Parts: sequence; structure tokens; C-alpha cells
Amino acid sequence: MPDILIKNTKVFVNNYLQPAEVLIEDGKISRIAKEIDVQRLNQTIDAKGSLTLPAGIDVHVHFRDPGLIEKEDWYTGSCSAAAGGITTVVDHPNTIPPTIDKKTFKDKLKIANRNSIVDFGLYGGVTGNIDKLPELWESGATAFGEIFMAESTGALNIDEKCLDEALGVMKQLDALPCIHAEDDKIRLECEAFLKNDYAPDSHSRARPNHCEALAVEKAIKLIRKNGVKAHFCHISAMESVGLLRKERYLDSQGGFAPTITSEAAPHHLFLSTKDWDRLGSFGRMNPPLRDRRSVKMLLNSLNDGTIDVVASDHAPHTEAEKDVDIKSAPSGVPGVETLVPLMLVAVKRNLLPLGRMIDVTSKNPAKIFGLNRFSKGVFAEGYDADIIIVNHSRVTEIKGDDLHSKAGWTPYEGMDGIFPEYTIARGEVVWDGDLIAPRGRGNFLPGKGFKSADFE
Ligand SMILES: NC(=O)N[C@@H](CC(=O)O)C(=O)O
Ligand SMILES: [Zn+2]
Ligand SMILES: [Zn+2]
Repeated sequence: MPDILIKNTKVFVNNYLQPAEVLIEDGKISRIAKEIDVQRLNQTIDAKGSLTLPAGIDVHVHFRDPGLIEKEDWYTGSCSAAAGGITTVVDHPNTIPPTIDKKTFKDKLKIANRNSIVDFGLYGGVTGNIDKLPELWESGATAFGEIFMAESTGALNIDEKCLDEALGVMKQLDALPCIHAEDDKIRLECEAFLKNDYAPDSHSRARPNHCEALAVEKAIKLIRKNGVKAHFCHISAMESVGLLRKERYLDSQGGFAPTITSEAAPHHLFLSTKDWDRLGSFGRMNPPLRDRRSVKMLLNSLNDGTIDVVASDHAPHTEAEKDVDIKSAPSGVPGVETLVPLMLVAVKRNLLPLGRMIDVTSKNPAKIFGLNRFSKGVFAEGYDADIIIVNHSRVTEIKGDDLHSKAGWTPYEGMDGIFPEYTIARGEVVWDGDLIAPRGRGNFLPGKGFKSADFE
């Protein structure tokens, strides 16, 4: 594995940016110091004053492979990740077939192993397959989810009784359930009421704030009943944030570590219902775009620690699929490549501190999803050299044409992004303005229930 010395850079250590050099050996960060003297080297990167930061870990992607590869596949999805400064992803199960037993898990694993250029974990899906959850866990599922409480792409949604049962199994396995919280009854009622409303923003009204918050509330009850740790996907409504804050408070009062963690998606942080006019049916995703009050509250809760993670919910659909009326368009927007660039702009605009950005894009996802077992999520000597080099002054316009997802479009068209100059994954340069990583270089990072490596 090549040794790399990054010179003329700044690193974020001990809570401030300081000039340093970074040495990478055998895929690990081997030294961080003011000056490093080495005799033999494969490569020196002159960062020209740019920052060397931890790469992102995106725990919420839909790479669509197998079965939906006209939207994305493991190669294009992982290329998009690498070009956007993400070196680890965790992929959701709503593929065709869905990842809901040992066989479908192993089949997806084979495809990912052969094609992914970044390290990856896989979720185990939860539908009516309660008896299959242990075999998914033993096959190496990182976590379980999305557990859909309402209809979304793939229609894997389950009812409360099934959720209750699944949480009981998670408790026994010591696995993490990840919940897509929306209430399907409210969704159906609102959709019926809006059946003749074809304005794009009717989608936000079809899944209003309380549609999410009520599901969060119901799920919290079941999480507490089962005494299990749990994670909420893509929290978007201000009312949900309030509920999560209360649970944090109760745990802290009892002297406990947080039982419940959560993530926010960039489209809920950087877009709002104001974008419906610009985006039309392309702006459709679940949960939907929210108004400015929720957007503000979400950003605040990312800052104050209520929300732990930013994850993209990269949910690509082709332009042709999206370019139809709001009711026929599939839900979901691509985002793995723009997550870090948008967050870096948010830091530049003082919407959150750099240290907090690093926590929510790298440190926290690694910790919550057990990826620190693989030396992920810490920028320090001895840890995986999963890093990006970014020129904080080089703000560029985000353009769908420049991105690497098969989707071919982005909801952030024309917005500002700070893209990495280099992405280095386990010590290998995978992106330097061009993708230079061999297909299949990504490693599978099995969950802690992993028992066997039999690939039949
Ligand atoms: N977010 C979405 O609107 N869509 C996701 C599924 C999901 O996360 O609900 C997809 O896979 O298309
Ligand atoms: Zn979801
Ligand atoms: Zn999703």
C-alpha cells in the first residue's frame, strides 16, 4: 500500500485548526505532526494550505443494486460517494429483491464486494420476516432498517404490532433498529383529502409534520417498552425534534447514555417548502420538504446535540422517472456526493462549527453504527486514513452534470458546494478530481453479529 505524506496542510485537532503534516502508512494515519521527516515515500501531496479532514461516513444510502440499476449501481453509487468525500456507506434494503434474509443479503454482498470503491455495510430489512432477523444479523448486517412505518419506495412498511415484535428481536440480538417514522394512517387520510390536488407542494401537505411526529411518538413508546436502543432516520419536523429532546433529557436525568439517536438529511437542512416552485416533482421525497421553521429547528438541534448524524438518504431516481406529475413521481433525491460539500459551505457560513460538522458526518455515525471497530471515524494516529483534503476557499456551483450518480440530476442545482480536492480511503487516493480507484476495492464492514464468511 502506498505511503503518502500530506504537506502544507491544516488539521482540526484539539478543537482548533493547526498547521501540520500527515503521514499515511499501510492505510492508516501513522503520524500527525508539525514536521515529519521521512526518507522513502511513494507520494507527497502538497495541500497548498488546504484542510485535511476526516472523510464522511454516510449511514443512509440506497444504491439500488440489485434490481434497480437504471437508477444506480454499486459502482456508480460508490464513485459518487468518493467524489463527494464519503469513504464509508451503509446501504438500505429496499432493492429488488429486498435484503430480507440470508440469501438476499449474501447476493447483495457479492455485488457490493465486486463493485464498491468505498467501504460499506449493509442493512438487514424488516418486513414480515421476523424469523429471518437472526440470520441477517449473523450474515453481518450493520443494523436493521429502514423499518418503514409508512409507505415509501419499495413498500416494505410494517404495522405497529410488527414493529413491536421486531424491536423485541433487536433487543435480544443487541442490534440497532433504524426507523423511518411516518404514520401511514395519517398519510392515507391526507392523500385521500388531496386526491385532486396536483400542486407539487401537496406532497408536503400529504405527509405533514404531525404525520412524522406521531410516528416518532408511537415508536418511542415501543422502544422504551422493549428497552432497546434505536435510531431514527431522516428526522425533519420540529415537533419530532421536541420529542427527541425530551428522551435525551430523561436519559441524562437517569444518568444513562442516550437510548435514542437520530439523523437529519441534507435536503431537510438546506432545502425547504420554498423550493417546491423550483423543483416541482423532483422535490418529492419522504419525509417531505418542510417549512422554514422546521428547517431552522433542525439546524439548531444538529448544533445542540439533539440530532447526532447527518446522512444523505441518497435515493436516486432517473430524470425520466421524476419528470412526471407529483403523484406519479417516485419519492427520493440523490445526495451522497453533495452531503459533505453542503456541510462545508454551512460551516463556512457559520451555521455550525467545523468540529460539530466532523462529529455528525464522521465520529458519531462510526460510534452509533459500531464502525469504530474497524478504526473508522477518528482522525488520529493509528486509525484508518479515510480523509479528504478541502480548499475552504474554493466554493463552486453544484451541477447535476458534474456528479457521478446515475440519477444525472441534483435538487441542489446552482447552490454552493465545497468539493474535496482529494479523497483518500484507507490510505489510497480514490479521487483527485478524477476517480482513480479500482472497482471492488471497498471492504465489507460486517456488523457485530457476524458469524460466518461462507459465500456459497
Ligand atoms: N426517502 C425517499 O423518499 N425515498 C427512499 C426511501 C426512504 O428513505 O423512505 C428511496 O429509497 O427512494
Ligand atoms: Zn426513509
Ligand atoms: Zn432512505
